[in-house]
Amino acid sequence: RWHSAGTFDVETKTGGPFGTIRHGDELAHEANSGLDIAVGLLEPIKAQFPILTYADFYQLAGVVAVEITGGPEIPFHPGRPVSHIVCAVKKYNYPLTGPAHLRDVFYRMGLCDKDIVALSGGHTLGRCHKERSGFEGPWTSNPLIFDNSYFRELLSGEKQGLIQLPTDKALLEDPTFRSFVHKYAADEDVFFEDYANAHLKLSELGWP
Ligand code: HEM
Repeated sequence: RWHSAGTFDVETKTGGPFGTIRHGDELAHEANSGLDIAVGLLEPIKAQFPILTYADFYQLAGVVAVEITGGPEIPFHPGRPVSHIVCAVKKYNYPLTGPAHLRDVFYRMGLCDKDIVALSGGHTLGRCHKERSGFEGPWTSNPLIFDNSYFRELLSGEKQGLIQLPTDKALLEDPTFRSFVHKYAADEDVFFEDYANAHLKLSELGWP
């Protein structure tokens, strides 16, 4: 997930993905429900690599997750400063809804329409859990494989057993967003390239 990076504010240059997720307040935020499981699973691996800071380690985990599930290679640069300031979680204003709200949140982070659609394709992995978000089910029928099936499913309409969140559907409501959805559904290489660029940007927000 992207919530720590999502605290970055392009105007004030505050926030960013600096390893703060393991702190109680941020972990306890309802938007991060369930992430305590991931933080716990990563702890013994972190212990083997004391040279890495938490800030770098969590980003590396994201890069590795995308790669081992079949997605693109994403460049990784270590050296993030670790922040102990759990700042802007409150800014999330969940749940996100239509195209305007999506732009609101992602433009604030300095990202663009292409980034919004490409990053939404991250929902090719994983699923929703009723007890965490209130939603239930995966976006695709192969939720452990990183491919462009998220976009193909989005275009083929709602299906029994698969989920589409309001923000996923919002990508079809806006003509600019929708053109990227079509492009990514038709060409996985283009999706991988744009996803890797957008993920790299997201993972280095607020880091000069
Ligand atoms: C566009 C705004 C976004 C919204 C509103 C959103 C919302 C959600 C929700 C409600 C869940 C389900 C949580 C649960 O019930 O366990 C979820 C899961 C997930 N999100 Fe997003 N998300 C957004 C963007 C992203 C981005 C940018 C990425 C990464 C590039 C991402 C990656 C994931 C992944 C991998 C999961 C699955 C987690 C699991 O399997 O436990 N999401 N998201």
